[in-house]
Amino acid sequence: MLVLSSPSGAGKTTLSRKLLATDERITMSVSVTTRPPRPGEVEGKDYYFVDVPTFQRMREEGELLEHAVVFDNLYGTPRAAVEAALSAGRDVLFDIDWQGTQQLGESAQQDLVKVFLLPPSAADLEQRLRTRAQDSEEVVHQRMAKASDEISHYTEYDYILINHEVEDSLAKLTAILQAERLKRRRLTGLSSFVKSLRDAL
Ligand SMILES: Nc1nc2c(ncn2[C@@H]2O[C@H](COP(=O)(O)OP(=O)(O)O)[C@@H](O)[C@H]2O)c(=O)[nH]1
Ligand SMILES: Nc1ncnc2c1ncn2[C@@H]1O[C@H](COP(=O)(O)OP(=O)(O)O)[C@@H](O)[C@H]1O
Repeated sequence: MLVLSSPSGAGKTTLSRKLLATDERITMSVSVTTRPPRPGEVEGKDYYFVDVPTFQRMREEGELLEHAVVFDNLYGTPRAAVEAALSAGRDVLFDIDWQGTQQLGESAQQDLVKVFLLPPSAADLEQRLRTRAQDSEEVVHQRMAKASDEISHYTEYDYILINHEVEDSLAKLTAILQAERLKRRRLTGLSSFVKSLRDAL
């Protein structure tokens, strides 16, 4: 499970899309949210957009792996899709905040790789929020005001990427993923491979 968190506008969505396009072994976890869709966002691809009662029912019935309130909206990770992907041997990418990351860590610390994305500067963050041009002025203000709080959680993450150039960040994120996949404890079938290798020597 690879988690990508950042203050809003630092580039998580952009980087996630690029990683998904270049790496066949990873699946995106599509969250449910009560936030209204932005122009161009696709139901079932960017989010599952639901109303508050539906979200509450999902939470009460244990259908969410984690959930949190972010910017006054509810967000959560549907459990079934993640479990199915992991059982099929796939890696799963999460674009979730620090609250959700902490909750995933409570149940699966060993299986979690946590990456935090920082903007190069406050001015860059504000410009990115504005050039996305999908949020009202009030929403941009609200997200800038929350950015410092979000950033304060960077110490809870394994890796930090300062997102200057998207392609450079993608190369670094890919390197993190490759290295984490090569961790000895993650290599399924390794002991039998080594045994057969040694038997042949
Ligand atoms: N805990 C949690 N956070 C989520 C989930 N989905 C999205 N988020 C976070 O909610 C915040 C707001 O997301 P969004 O409204 O799409 O705006 P964005 O920050 O521009 O991507 C971001 O920090 C996301 O990482 C989720 O399922 N669980
Ligand atoms: N490395 C980057 N350099 C310049 N602009 C970027 C970079 N990464 C993302 N952006 C732009 O910044 C805006 C916010 O990016 P987005 O991926 O939506 O952020 P997040 O998902 O973290 O809120 C978008 O307009 C995106 O095109």
